[in-house]
Amino acid sequence: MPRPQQSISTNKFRFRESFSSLKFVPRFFKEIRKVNPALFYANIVGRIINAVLPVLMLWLGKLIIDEVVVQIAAEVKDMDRLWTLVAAELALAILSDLLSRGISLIDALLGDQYAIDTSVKIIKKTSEVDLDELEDSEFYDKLERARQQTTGRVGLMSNILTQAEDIIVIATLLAGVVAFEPWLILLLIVSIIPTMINEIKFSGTSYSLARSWTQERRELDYLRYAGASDVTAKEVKLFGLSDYLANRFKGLSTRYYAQSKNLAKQRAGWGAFFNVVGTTAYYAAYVLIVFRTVAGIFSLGDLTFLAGSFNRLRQKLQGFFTRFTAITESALYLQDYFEFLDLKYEERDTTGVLPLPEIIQKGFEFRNVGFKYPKSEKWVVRHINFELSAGEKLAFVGENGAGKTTLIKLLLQFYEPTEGEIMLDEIPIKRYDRRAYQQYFGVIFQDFVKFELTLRENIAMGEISGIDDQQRISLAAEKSLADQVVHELPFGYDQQLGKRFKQGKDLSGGQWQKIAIARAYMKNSEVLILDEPTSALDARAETEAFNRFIKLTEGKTAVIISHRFSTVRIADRIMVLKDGAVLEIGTHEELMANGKLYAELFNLQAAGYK
Ligand SMILES: Nc1ncnc2c1ncn2[C@@H]1O[C@H](COP(=O)(O)OP(=O)(O)OP(=O)(O)O)[C@@H](O)[C@H]1O
Repeated sequence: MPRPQQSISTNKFRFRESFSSLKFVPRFFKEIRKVNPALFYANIVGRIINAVLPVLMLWLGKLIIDEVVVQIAAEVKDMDRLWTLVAAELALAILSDLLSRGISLIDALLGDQYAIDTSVKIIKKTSEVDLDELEDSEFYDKLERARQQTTGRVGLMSNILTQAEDIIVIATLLAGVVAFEPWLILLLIVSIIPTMINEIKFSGTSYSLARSWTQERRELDYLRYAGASDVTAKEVKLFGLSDYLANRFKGLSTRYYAQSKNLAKQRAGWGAFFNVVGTTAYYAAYVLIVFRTVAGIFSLGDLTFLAGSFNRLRQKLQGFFTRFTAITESALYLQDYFEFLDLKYEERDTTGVLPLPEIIQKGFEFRNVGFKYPKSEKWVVRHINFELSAGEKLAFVGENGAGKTTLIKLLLQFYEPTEGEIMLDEIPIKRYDRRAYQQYFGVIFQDFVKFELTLRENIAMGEISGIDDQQRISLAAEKSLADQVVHELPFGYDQQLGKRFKQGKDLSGGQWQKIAIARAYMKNSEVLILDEPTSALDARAETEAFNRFIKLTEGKTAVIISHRFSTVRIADRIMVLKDGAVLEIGTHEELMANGKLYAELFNLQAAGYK
């Protein structure tokens, strides 16, 4: 489906905006310094020393040539001074080389450490974000922009430091040139203005193009993943989707390519033109120096010093402006990164926050709860009234999309009800500290995560502080029947799971589920919620898992969502949802006697098993 495209010009970031992004640079450097102060200061000192070397070397070059001219004319040659000068220049050349390499090394090390630091910060920030934000595509765009430039930020650091270094180089070279021939400065300005104009003209354009394509680039990443990943491979092959996905990828990326090609062409074209102007100005300066040398105003050494300095200056200034654009563009990404870190989420009013009851006395109650997902007008559930008493096992049943998982998300305070109230022991749940409240629950979602880590880690994820407590992990595995899986694996609990890594072993759907259930047992929580936890288990394993579950959670409150009525009937009560409303609620016997949807579906499934 074609979608409206933002053109570069409609979303153009002007020079001023690029410039203002530099306000994040001090914070950026503060962060880098914090990562490794020793390397940071070593880098700066190295660069300062390196910055004064070019002018010293050019000056030595001038002295050498002047000395050569003197020695050519002298009848008795005294080469001592000449050799000393040559040795000094050699020493400086070696020092410069060593310093440059040392600085590159430090840049790389510091950059790597900073990249680690930023990735950790992004992971932590993401964990602070509420679920409704995580399910929002705008948030993903911000996350994407913050994440994508990790390596770019490393380049930015060395670019800014090189820029500072070059300012010193330029200042020292300028001082040298001015001392000899102030007119050269005028020519220098003429030679450099074109580059400046060119850079200002294109400043921010690459960034604005990339920014306006954030969504599409996310789509490209997704298509690349869908077309070439072990997870999708079976269906892609079987349904012959590879060409379709490849073409969709190609179509989208070709449009991006076309826009960035235009930009690159314009940039290159103007760049070439302005460069010719600059080179001509340089040769004008050269002619001036040659004239003055022939007229005897400058020595031969002066000629080489001035021509060399002028050329260096031009190169450095050109580099300065080009790098300036690169810096402002990368700084725009920096802005994205810091804006992401500074994202503020609606802090809840914590005044009057109540301590959680250690033991649930009465239980939970949904009072006329209704809910619409953010940015949606549709009531997903409405007029929901029911109680989940302490120690009760309540099952939710209902057709796909009836709202079962949504009720769980509301109970867990991932979202707030749009209307109505959920109570715990007669007090609205939002009056408790949300993070502490959520710790009450052990939940296994329908789409639980298959962490491609070791089996031990997969279980311990339920209560990560217990990762070294083998007894606790084994017990959880035993309760969930995951111990059977452990025994089949060559490395037992240390088995790497998933296919992504070396010696990793993928498991069957049911085996993964047993491990996920162990995760719920790992946490000794007050309330257990299993959202279709046994759909991939075979019939025997399912019955066993459920019977165990009921026994092991005796006295605990639990919610079970399942489409299998043979297991649902074990629950104390069953709540049937239809189109976001409670259709009926009661024990298996009561609902069977009711003769409504539950009885109908139960009989339907029972007939299927006959
Ligand atoms: N994040 C979301 N944003 C918007 N709508 C959503 C979101 N999640 C679910 N929905 C919608 O809410 C409705 C109820 O979904 P829910 O997942 O609660 O159903 P369910 O009863 O658990 O279904 P199933 O048995 O298929 O798991 C569906 O119509 C679904 O499209």
